[in-house]
Amino acid sequence: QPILKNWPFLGMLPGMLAHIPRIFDFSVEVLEATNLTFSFKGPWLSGTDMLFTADPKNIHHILSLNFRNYPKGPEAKKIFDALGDGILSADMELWEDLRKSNHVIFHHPDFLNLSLSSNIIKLKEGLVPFLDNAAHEKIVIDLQDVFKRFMFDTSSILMTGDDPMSLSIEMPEVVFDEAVETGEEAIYYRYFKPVILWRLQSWLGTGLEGKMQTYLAAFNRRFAKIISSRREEISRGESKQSVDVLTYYMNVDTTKYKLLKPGNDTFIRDVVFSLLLAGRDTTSSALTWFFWLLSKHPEVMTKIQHEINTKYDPTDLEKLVYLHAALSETMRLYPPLPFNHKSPAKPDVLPSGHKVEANSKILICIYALGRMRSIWGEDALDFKPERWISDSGDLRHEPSYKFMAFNAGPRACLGKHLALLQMKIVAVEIIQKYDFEVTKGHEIEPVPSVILRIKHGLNVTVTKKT
Ligand code: HEM
Repeated sequence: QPILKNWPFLGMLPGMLAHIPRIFDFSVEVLEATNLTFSFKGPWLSGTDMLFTADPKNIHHILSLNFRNYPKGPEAKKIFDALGDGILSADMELWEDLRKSNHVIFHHPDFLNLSLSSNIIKLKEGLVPFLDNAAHEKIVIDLQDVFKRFMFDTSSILMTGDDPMSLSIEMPEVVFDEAVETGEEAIYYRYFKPVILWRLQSWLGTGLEGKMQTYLAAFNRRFAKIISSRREEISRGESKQSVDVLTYYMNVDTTKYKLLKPGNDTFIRDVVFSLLLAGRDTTSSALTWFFWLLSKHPEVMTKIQHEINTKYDPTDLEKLVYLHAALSETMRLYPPLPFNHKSPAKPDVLPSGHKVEANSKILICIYALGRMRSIWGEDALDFKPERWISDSGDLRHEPSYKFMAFNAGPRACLGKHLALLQMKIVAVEIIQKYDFEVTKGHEIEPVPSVILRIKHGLNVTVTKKT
C-alpha cells in the first residue's frame, strides 16, 4: 500500500520507516498511485514535510517557467552544508556569478583539450593496464570502483591540475571516496531526521554523521595543501599555462564576478569540491549501471558492438547513435542524481493544484519520472534503447522536464557534453577490447543516497578479446 496513513503527531513517519532504505522504488509506487505528486507529512514540528513530484508540468513550472521563485533554498543549504558556497548549493547572485564563470572555463578550448587528453592518457596508462592485469590474473574486480577511480583521476586533472593516480593495479586508498560516499549517505538520511537530531549526531561524532565529519576533515586537510602549493606556484610566477579550474578561480576577474573570492581558501575549496563531485560521482554511476544493463541485455551489447565495428570514428563519436541511445536509456532508468531539491521563495500553486508554502521542501523525483507508465508508456520499466531512435535513424529528442537526468532549465548540467563524451570514450574502449561477466549471485540494489550507486558495487571478471 503505497499511500501512507497520516497519524496525529507522528505524521506519515511510521509507514515511511520501512521504505526509507528503498526510497527509489517506493517513490515509483507512490507517485504512480497518486497521479505523480505526493505530499509527505513528517512528525509534528520535525521540519521533515516534503512534496514529492514527478509531474512534468510541475517540473517545467519549477525549473523553467517560474525559475526565479524556486531556488535551492535555506533548507538545502543546511542539508548540503559540506558543499559550502559551491555551485551545486548556491542561489541567487552567487549562483549567477558561479554559473557564468563556470560556463567560460568549461567552454575554453584549452580546457576542452585538457579534458580530452586526460581521458586518453587515463585510458592508456590507467584503465587498460588495470583491466589487462585483471584479465591475466583472472581476478574479480568491482567495475563501479574502477569507474569512480577513472573519473576521480580525470576530474582531478581538470579541476585541480593534479593527478591523484587512484586508478592503478595497486588500488590505493582514496580519502576523497570515503568522505564523499559517507557524506552522500548521511545527507540522504538528513531528509528524514529533524535538523536538531542530525546536528546533535554530528556534534557528538556518532553514526554516519560522525564518520562524515572525520573523513571530510581528512579530505579538507589534503585539499588545503593542494591550494597552498598552487598559491605558492602562482606567486613564483609558475602555473601561468595551467587551464585547470583551481588556477582559473584563483585568478578569476572580480570586476566581472563580484561575489567570487579568489583569495579565500575556503571559498576556493567549496567551488572546486562541488565540481569534483559533479563530475566524478555522476559519470561513474551512469557507466556502472550501463555495463550492468548490458550484461542483462546481450542483444543490446551485440548492436553496440556492430555499430562500433561499422561506424566508429574516434574524431566523431556522434556517429555512434545507438550507443548514445543506450546511455540515455540507462540514465532514464538509473539517473545518477535521483532527486532534485527545490524550495519556493514565495507561496505558489503548482500546475497539479498542490499549494506550496515559502521555504517548504519539494523533491523532484528524477528516478520515478523515468519509470512512470503515464509518461513513458506501458513498457516504461523495460530497457529499450530503440525508444530513443526515430524512424529515420536519428536520435529522438525528449524534453528535459520528461528526461531530466541532466536537470532542466537555467540550472541544467554544465558538464553534459563532457560527460557524454567521456562515457562514450570509456565504453568504446572496454567494449572493443574486453568481454566481461558479472559474478553469479552478485546482488544489485541501489544504496539509499543522494547519488544512485550500487550498494555492493559491480563485481565482474574480464577477459581480453583475441
Ligand atoms: C552522467 C553524468 C552527469 C549527470 C547525470 C549530471 C547531472 C546533473 C544534474 C541533475 C544537475 C543538477 C543538480 C542540482 O541542481 O541539484 C547537474 C548540475 C551540474 N553539473 Fe552535471 N551531471 C553529469 C556530469 C557532469 C560533469 C562531468 C560535470 C563537470 C565536469 C558536471 C557539472 C555540473 C555543474 C557545474 C552543475 C551545476 C549547474 C548549476 O547549478 O547551474 N556535470 N548535473
